[in-house]
Amino acid sequence: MLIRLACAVKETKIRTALANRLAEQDVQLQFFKPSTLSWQALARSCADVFIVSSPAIPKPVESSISLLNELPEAPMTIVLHNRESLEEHANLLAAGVDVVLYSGIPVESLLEALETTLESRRQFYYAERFDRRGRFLPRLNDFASNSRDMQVFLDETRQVVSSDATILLLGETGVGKEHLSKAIHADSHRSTGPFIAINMAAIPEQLMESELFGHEQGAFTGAVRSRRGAFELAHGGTIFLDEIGEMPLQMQTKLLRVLQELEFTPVGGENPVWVDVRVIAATNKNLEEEIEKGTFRKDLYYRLGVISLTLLPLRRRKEDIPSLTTHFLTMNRQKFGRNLKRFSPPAMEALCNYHWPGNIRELMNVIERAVLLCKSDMITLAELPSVFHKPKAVQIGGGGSSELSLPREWASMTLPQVRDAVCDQVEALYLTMVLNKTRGKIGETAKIAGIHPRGLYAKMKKLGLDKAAFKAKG
Ligand SMILES: Nc1ncnc2c1ncn2[C@@H]1O[C@H](COP(=O)(O)OP(=O)(O)OP(=O)(O)O)[C@@H](O)[C@H]1O
Repeated sequence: MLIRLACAVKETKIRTALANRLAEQDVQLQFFKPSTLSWQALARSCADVFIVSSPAIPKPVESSISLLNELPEAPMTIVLHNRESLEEHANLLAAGVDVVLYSGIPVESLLEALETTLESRRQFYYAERFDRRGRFLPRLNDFASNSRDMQVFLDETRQVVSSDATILLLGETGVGKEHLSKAIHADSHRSTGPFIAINMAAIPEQLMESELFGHEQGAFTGAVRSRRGAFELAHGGTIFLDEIGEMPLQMQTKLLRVLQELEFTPVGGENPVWVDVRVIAATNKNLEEEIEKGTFRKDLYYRLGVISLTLLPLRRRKEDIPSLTTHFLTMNRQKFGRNLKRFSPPAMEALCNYHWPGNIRELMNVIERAVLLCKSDMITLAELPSVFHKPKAVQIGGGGSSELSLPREWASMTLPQVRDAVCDQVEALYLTMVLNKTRGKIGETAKIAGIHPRGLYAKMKKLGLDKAAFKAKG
């Protein structure tokens, strides 16, 4: 992440020395005029470190300093005072200032003190990242696979991890594109830097530029504070641009420029900001088709796809279903404190034979649901959604065209249970058909089905249908 330094110091000599020293560093410097300083404007600049001359601090000093100390960035404050007074020094420290310096000391000593503060700020961000996320990032070795195709894919991925080249990750919804991009980051030389994920489909078009590149205070109505964008936050690390196919054309043009120059100007800002970021973009859309339709820029496609990797859908790596299933069982066992040990053979067989339109995400949800429903130490077919209840059929009748195939399990079920199971299966088949047609649009599907959208949601939940899986097929 770039460190923001806000400076309201009156001595020109000090300002020039700061600008020269910091030009080559991961620090963004913003100057404020001490003579006309608005303390509120200074506080809203989103800085990590403030350096101010003591006469510029409005009285009472304690409340002005505590305003800065209570900011969400938990900034550090350096105050330069122009009298060598021990009492003033002590008062400023008592007011909550982190470092107090006499402005008459040699500029070099002042810069050294500032360097120490900046370094402790870098450590602060590093520690924060490590505790909150670093330990939980997946690694490429966690992807070990029994599928030959997947092994080839992982070998290809390993070869590109250490380069800084932009990567385009392709694949259906839920195959693990974001999961893989975290592993690429964690295995790369950027692993001590931040991993910032941003989903293009989740951001309204008018806010996208600000989300990506940040804004200065006053840039638009409601921009009362400056705000860092995702590229600035990702400095020194990796930015993951999810659902890049949803990015509006106008933003694609801006992104292309940033990818070429690694430099951008925040909304309402004047000075360009340079960042050192690796970009990984992902989509489940066919971008070549989008280019044909005129909704995706060809030059951006080539720029993003310097390395293009396509993750296999789960149905094409069925060998991995048992190990993934066990992995999610262990995860949920710990999460819910359940003593579940295994799956019954028919349950595992059903999981392996299913076509998994929602891929690993759907598998994860199915296992979580089963763990919650299971009352013994073994998950059986009964805890899986009804789409899995298609066990081997028995033939009834004497052969020929009148033969009827029925699930073997029915022999030990009551009539109401069979009726429910059949209803569920028919409903699942019907809803799958309509959801495919509407590409997962709930309102439209509910209208065709003649039921309330809330009722449709409840049914989809019960039947294990995920609307995202239908969106991907479009
Ligand atoms: N190999 C894996 N091992 C364990 N969990 C995984 C694996 N791959 C994916 N997951 C989990 O599956 C879920 C879906 O993965 P992810 O979000 O990475 O998919 P995606 O391809 O980016 O989906 P979308 O295109 O919908 O954004 C996540 O919760 C992720 O942690």
